[in-house]
Amino acid sequence: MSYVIGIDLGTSAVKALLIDREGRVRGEASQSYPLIHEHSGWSEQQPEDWVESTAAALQEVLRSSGLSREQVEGISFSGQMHGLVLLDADKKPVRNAILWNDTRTTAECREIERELGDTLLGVARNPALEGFTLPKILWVRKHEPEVFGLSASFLLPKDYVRFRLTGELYMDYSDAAGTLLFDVANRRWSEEILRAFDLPAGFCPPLVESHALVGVLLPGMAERTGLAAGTKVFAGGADNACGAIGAGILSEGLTLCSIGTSGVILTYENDKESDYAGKVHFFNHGQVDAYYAMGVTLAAGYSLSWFQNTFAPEESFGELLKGVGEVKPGAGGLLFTPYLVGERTPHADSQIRGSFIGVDGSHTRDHFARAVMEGITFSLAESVAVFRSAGKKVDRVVSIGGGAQNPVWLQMQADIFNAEVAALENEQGPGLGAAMLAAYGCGWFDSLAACADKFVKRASAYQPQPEAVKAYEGLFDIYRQVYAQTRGMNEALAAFRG
Ligand SMILES: Nc1ncnc2c1ncn2[C@@H]1O[C@H](COP(=O)(O)OP(=O)(O)O)[C@@H](O)[C@H]1O
Ligand SMILES: O=C(CO)[C@@H](O)[C@H](O)COP(=O)(O)O
Repeated sequence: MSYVIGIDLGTSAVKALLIDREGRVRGEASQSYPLIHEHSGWSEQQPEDWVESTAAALQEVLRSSGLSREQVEGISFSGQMHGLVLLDADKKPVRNAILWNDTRTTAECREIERELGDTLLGVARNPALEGFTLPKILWVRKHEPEVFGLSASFLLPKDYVRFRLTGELYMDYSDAAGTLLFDVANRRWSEEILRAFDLPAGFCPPLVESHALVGVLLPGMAERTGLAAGTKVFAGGADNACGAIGAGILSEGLTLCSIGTSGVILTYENDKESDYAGKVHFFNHGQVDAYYAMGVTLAAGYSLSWFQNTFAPEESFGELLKGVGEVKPGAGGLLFTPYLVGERTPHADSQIRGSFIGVDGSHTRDHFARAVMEGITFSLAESVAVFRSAGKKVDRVVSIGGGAQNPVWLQMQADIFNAEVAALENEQGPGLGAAMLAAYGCGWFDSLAACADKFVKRASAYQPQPEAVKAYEGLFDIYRQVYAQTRGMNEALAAFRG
């Protein structure tokens, strides 16, 4: 029997998932790495940490499965999007990677808007947002000219790990779409955008499909990972594209809700001309010639992790959340906005910060925990509202990510989105999508859809409960007012941040 491994290079950890030909999980391993926040709004990681942790996770997943290295036929990747890894002429990183949740680049975003005008939405199909890659490139060029002077090319996080495993530089279309240097509809680097910012064509790596075979495991890395030299390596995709694949979002009609560090609401798009006027992201899918539109909450799971780390560091999520089901929708009049690191959809704003509103002497920690979960879900519901007002039907949602592990949260999603919400039988998030790309790349299936038929197993669904739906409709109206009413105060408070 042969196997594949999906490697999900997340923000908090890398997870390796060993899958058999039936789509059954034969092993899992996870290794975490630190985030570096040198200043408020900055977020970096060391590329070497990713490589070391990936090697350790691969060692562990293989060892714990008891399989022999030769049984692993291929591996592929899912990666946190947008992070900038600048490489010198010897392909060594010139500085730490600057991540998707780093918001230092507001000035560069305005510069991109001025320089590109309509080309931005016309070609890159997305607005200039702090998290995307091009603003980061411009920031380094402006603020660290000596470092930029050493830079010969760039990669995204999972592409760097893959490069270290194979020695080959590549990027797939789904991840290139999040750089703002990419012509999304025509699937090529945009000469026009590169020219506008005086970047040479050689700065960008060659592009491939997500299921493309891009190399084999180098002997030195085979030793470090425990896998066989020559194991096939497939390109992989952006974590949200892989999340969509792993949840079976491979045709129109299904919506994905993912609550990881960030949160996303994503819908599949056949039509490359679909136009949301930049209100949501529009990216290439990991499936050939397909697209997806997506709204993003920057601090989704991160808000709950922050709450746990700050107020219950000794407790697991299970312990922290065990009382939230006893609290009624609305958390006793306590409202939370999850703007801990700014926001993306529908308010692209790096200065806004979160609030608890309506704190009452009767509130307990369970009210606060429930309010955090509700606030995160309201923020995602704003993306659902964007899709619905553009005419998309959102009535069946597949929910993935760490947040999908809690049944109270799944019911809350059904009630707040007013849609049926299903989790997956074995919640594996984007790692399963990465493994599916390897399985398809290895030729186990004729299409990703055929692979999904076998690998993706939906669990029973949560239906919206009319009473809760009604309560949440009223609360959502109040939630939507908080952004405008706290914006000015947060701008004034920015001067006091570290
Ligand atoms: N048992 C749980 N119940 C509710 N939320 C959880 C649970 N476990 C994890 N989470 C949430 O999921 C988030 C991590 O999700 P994950 O998909 O692993 O993130 P990433 O891929 O970004 O590293 C945490 O920040 C937390 O908010
Ligand atoms: O910036 C985005 C999408 O545009 C994020 O979704 C990142 O891709 C990181 O995701 P997680 O670590 O939360 O999975």
